[in-house]
This record gives sequence, C-alpha cells and structure tokens, in this order.
Amino acid sequence: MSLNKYQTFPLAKNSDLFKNEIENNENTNISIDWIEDAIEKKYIKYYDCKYFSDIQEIGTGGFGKVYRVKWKNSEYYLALKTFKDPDNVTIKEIVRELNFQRDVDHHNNIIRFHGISKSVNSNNQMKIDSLVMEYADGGNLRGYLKEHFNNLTWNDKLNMALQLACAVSCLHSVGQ
Ligand SMILES: Nc1ncnc2c1ncn2[C@@H]1O[C@H](COP(=O)(O)OP(=O)(O)OP(=O)(O)O)[C@@H](O)[C@H]1O
Repeated sequence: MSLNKYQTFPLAKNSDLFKNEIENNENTNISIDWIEDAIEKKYIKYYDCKYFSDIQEIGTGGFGKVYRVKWKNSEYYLALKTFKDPDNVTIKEIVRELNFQRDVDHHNNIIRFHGISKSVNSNNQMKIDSLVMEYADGGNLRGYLKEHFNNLTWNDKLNMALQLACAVSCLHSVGQ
C-alpha cells in the first residue's frame, strides 16, 4: 500500500508572513485552527488511531515517546511521534515542525512526514496525539555503525558521508 504525500499546505497560508504570524502568535487557538483547517482541506492527512495495530515503543525524544505501528491491515509500518499533553509551547513547536517538514519533504535522505493523529480533549477541543512519520527500519546511524563498521568499504562510507552532508545542507537551506 502506498500512502499519499501531502506536501503542500494551503497556498494563502503558506507564505512566510503567515508562518511568522503563526509562530509568533501567543494564541494557541490560532495554531490549532490552522492545523484543523489543513486537515479538513486534506493538506495534512489525518490518521485515525483505531487503524493502528502492532504498536511497539521504539524510542523517546524531545516531544515524547516514539512508536512503530502498522497501518490498517497492511504490512506497512509507520513511526508515531507522540505528545502526552501538548501545552502551548509544544503546539507552537508542532506547527514549526509541520512547516519545517513541508520545506524538506522532497529530500530522499530526510524522513517523510505523512500526517497527524488527533483526538478531542475535555474542552471539546482538538488534541494532537502524534505526528505520523515514515518509519526508518534500519535503526539509528550510531547503532548501524556499531554493528557494520568493519564490513563497510570506503565507497560505502563515502556514500554515507555524502548522504548526511546532503541532508544537513538541505536543513541549512531552510534555516535549521
Ligand atoms: N521515523 C522514525 N523511524 C524509526 N525510529 C524513529 C523515528 N523517529 C524517531 N525514532 C526513534 O525514536 C528516537 C527519538 O526520536 P525523536 O525524533 O523523537 O527524538 P529526538 O532525536 O530527540 O528529536 P526531537 O528533539 O525532534 O524530539 C530516535 O532516537 C529513534 O530511535
């Protein structure tokens, strides 16, 4: 099964002006409204968590736990970056991450953003549960090098260094 990539955000809301407005605005509701609007217009794909199965914790990051899940009945794995109880700062970080993902989504060496899973909180307001990402099945680079370093040729190492430099250069080009 192949999942669509929703790379583009609403054009009118895609400008740097709007991006700054969102990121600098104290009002969290504007960020929430923006995400809800993008989901409604299908610029961001919404993943219903009832279709996640075979859920396995794979790591912990700055936002919260990261899980590997299967989507619907496919053999296809996704990574979920979850948020326990996103406060105002986290919600702004999520919007920042969404904008940032949009800018780098074309790059082969950067994990794809697929969408969002959400629920409703006690105030009947949308609550973002997780970012749904491409699952990297090769583990992290440190682990990979630990296990395989001695078997890598200079060509392999050069290729890896090139891919890393390419990805970092792309991140720098969008101000990260
Ligand atoms: N897409 C993914 N596929 C596979 N494993 C992942 C994926 N994303 C994260 N992980 C695992 O979860 C761990 C935490 O990832 P995460 O990106 O949340 O943390 P981070 O590196 O601290 O970044 P951030 O500061 O953005 O939260 C990683 O070290 C990795 O082992």
